[in-house]
Amino acid sequence: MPLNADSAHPAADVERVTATVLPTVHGIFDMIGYQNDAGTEHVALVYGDPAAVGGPGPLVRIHSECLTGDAFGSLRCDCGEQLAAALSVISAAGAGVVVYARGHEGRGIGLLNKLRAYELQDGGLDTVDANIHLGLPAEARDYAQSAAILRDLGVSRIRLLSSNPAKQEELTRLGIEVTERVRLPVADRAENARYLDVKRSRMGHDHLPAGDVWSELTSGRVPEAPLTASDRELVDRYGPLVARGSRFAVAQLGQSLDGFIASRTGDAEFVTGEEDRTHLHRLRALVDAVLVGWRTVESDDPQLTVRAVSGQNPTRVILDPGARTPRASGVLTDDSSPTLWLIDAGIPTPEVAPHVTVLPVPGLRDLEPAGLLDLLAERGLGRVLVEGGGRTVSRFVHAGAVDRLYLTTAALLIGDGVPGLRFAGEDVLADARRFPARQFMLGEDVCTVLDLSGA
Ligand SMILES: Nc1nc2c(ncn2[C@@H]2O[C@H](COP(=O)(O)OP(=O)(O)OP(=O)(O)O)[C@@H](O)[C@H]2O)c(=O)[nH]1
Ligand SMILES: [Zn+2]
Repeated sequence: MPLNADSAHPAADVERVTATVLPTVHGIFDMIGYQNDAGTEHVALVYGDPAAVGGPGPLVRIHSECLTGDAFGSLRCDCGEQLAAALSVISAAGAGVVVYARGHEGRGIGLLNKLRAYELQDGGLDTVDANIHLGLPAEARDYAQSAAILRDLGVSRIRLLSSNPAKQEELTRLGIEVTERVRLPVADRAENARYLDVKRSRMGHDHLPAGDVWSELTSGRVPEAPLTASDRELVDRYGPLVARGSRFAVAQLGQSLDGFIASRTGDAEFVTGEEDRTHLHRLRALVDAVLVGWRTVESDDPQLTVRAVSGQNPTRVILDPGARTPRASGVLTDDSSPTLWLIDAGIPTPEVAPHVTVLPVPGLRDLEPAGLLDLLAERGLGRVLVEGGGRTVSRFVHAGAVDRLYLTTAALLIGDGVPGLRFAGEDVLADARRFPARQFMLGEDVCTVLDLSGA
């Protein structure tokens, strides 16, 4: 008997035949088998209890059968990777459905016709024209049976995993409420770039990079429902910073467990590990300016650019009342990002390369951190990362001028050396300030985030 017919949405002729369990590398799914009158067999892979998911509904993928992509790992299309990604994000979300739609092979023209179409594409036609050349429609898929399967599963409001707006429209027409269409995190490859381009230019598919959470964050937006665990981690770590808008100051420091950022001789390679470096580059990519004291430039000659992740280089701000920054240092010679060199007014202005702006500031030596941040904000540098060294970071933190401190500690004891965070303390511990804190692992290191504005 047809499933769940109602007057508005006549049921497709599809019937639940069997139910079992399918353990997969992505998790354990219930696997439910359906059949239509013509004998087409479909399956639904169900994770958790999707019918119980409220709000915008569970994640659902209607996956069109693609033998070449799904079974053989073909790179001519992105089906196999999308299928794997869908199963993985659904199990990570705790509930959802993949309907594996048989009869959709080759966008509904069948396997061998798809291979014929491939042959024509080998000769230069694109995926749309190849179908047409064969006398077949470019798109011949019918979603009625998929919609009926969803209704059978008690799922009528969904977040659809797809980059195809036509799929969303069809499902909507068939009575499934699509609250959101979520693009799967699958990257283009050289082998399928042309196919994906044609899907976008001729078949209305969305443009990639799809759901790139990091580029959303660097564009100042906080994605609402990140799909993968790593995307969720990014939003969790950096979302609160981005949400602060155009004016904030953060500080970061990587130090040994006993509080040093370098050995007695100044050797700082490396206190914290690779993942802390990536994290530091992410912070740089999220601010307008990265501020360091001149001593850090003298001892480490840092580039202060964004290299470990994608993103724009911030302006490098050197705090240097006495204009003592070595003239051969990277910040003064390498023009990959602008440098703002703050020196005390009244000392002679040094000659500089075109990417460097010298800004003489009256009384710079005694200027409070808050005043310095105002001065930067006036120049369009409202989001500031105070990056080093220990003295500069300590001064900004102690003055209460930074909103957040990212303090990464490595399981390393240096014993004696260049101190990290140090400031005039309190006599009584009860007077020391406690701040809301969170921690996350960066490889072997622990990053503690102190919300200094939230005390
Ligand atoms: N006729 C034809 N079908 C293709 C070709 N490449 C992939 N397919 C089929 O296209 C179907 C997948 O459709 P796509 O357009 O890639 O993606 P979609 O399902 O519309 O959209 P997403 O939900 O974003 O994956 C599968 O059934 C594939 O077998 C091709 O060159 N020619
Ligand atoms: Zn495919």
